[in-house]
Amino acid sequence: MEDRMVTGELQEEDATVELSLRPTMLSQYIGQHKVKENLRIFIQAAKMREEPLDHVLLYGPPGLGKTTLAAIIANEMGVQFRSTSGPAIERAGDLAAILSSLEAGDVLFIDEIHRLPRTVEEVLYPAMEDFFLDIVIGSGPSARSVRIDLPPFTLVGATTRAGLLSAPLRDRFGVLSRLDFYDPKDLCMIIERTADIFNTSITKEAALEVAERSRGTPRIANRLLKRIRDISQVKGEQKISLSTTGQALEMLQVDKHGLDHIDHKLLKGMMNHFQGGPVGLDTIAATIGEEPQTIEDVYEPFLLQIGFIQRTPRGRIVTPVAYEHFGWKGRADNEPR
Ligand SMILES: Nc1ncnc2c1ncn2[C@@H]1O[C@H](COP(=O)(O)OP(=O)(O)OP(=O)(O)O)[C@@H](O)[C@H]1O
Ligand SMILES: [Mg+2]
Repeated sequence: MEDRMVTGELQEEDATVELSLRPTMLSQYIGQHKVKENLRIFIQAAKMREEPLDHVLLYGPPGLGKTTLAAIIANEMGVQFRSTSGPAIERAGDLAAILSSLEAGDVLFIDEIHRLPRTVEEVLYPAMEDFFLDIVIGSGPSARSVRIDLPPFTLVGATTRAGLLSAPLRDRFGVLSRLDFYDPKDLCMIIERTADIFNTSITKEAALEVAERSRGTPRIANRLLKRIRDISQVKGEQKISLSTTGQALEMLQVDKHGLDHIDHKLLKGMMNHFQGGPVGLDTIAATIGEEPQTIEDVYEPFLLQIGFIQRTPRGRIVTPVAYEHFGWKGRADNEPR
């Protein structure tokens, strides 16, 4: 898959900047008001009882702040933050090693928790529920099971695919928090905060322009801002202006809705070859030369979210708003205006 300016997924260029951009306390975490409000209460209650926080599952599309929030939970609880990921834990023993090294109250963060191997997952159940491990040592007739007690801890799991989580695992989380796409107002605040950390400033109108093209995703907003700042700096601007922002976004080929050439290829493929559908996923994939899975997981969610594509029992269709966006009259005559 090629690099995209507008993917919510972590790209190589994001990794270094993101560390400096991560808010560390709940009060600095912008947006997601419901999630924050709930967590604030649960955290306060757990602290009053001097107990670890209930296990928390954070789910939602990439780049919305799950990892950031997990670290904030540990900070707010005043405990250590230990971080790993589903695919990194290959065997039950790996998990046992991590769990038995925890201190009372610690937060263990498991990213991409839907990718935990099933055998590992089963070890996690009693650990989450009653803070012990059941480990089988040896094999054959000499095999025996050993019980190891664990310090009480908080598991924070993150996933972009909550639907892939098994029911027994999901049921063991006391707090389920879904992160949603950010509205432009919240994204504006994130952009202004990031500009501040970059030691620069941006006009209100320019920040709003970036916000509207960031697909509701802080990671994309920050990535776009970084590029725009470079161009603004070269031009010798004191403050990032709306006109520079517009030019930069044009250069980066990010349109008014935050769509790029890949989105255009997908939508126009459906409009040109299938009168806007309904058309099946596999057929679309073959037409534009992409994997069906990639279309479904990466390209399509945002287009569904903004209502440019709809799923029907007979396949995907391109909606009138999308036709409007491209300045086409509509599906009927299928002609550019
Ligand atoms: N609420 C927020 N306020 C301020 N900045 C945020 C917020 N949420 C996310 N960010 C910024 O967006 C970046 C991406 O967030 P984060 O890495 O937490 O996303 P994620 O949901 O874990 O993504 P992934 O699914 O790829 O793991 C962070 O570096 C942070 O700077
Ligand atoms: Mg993450």
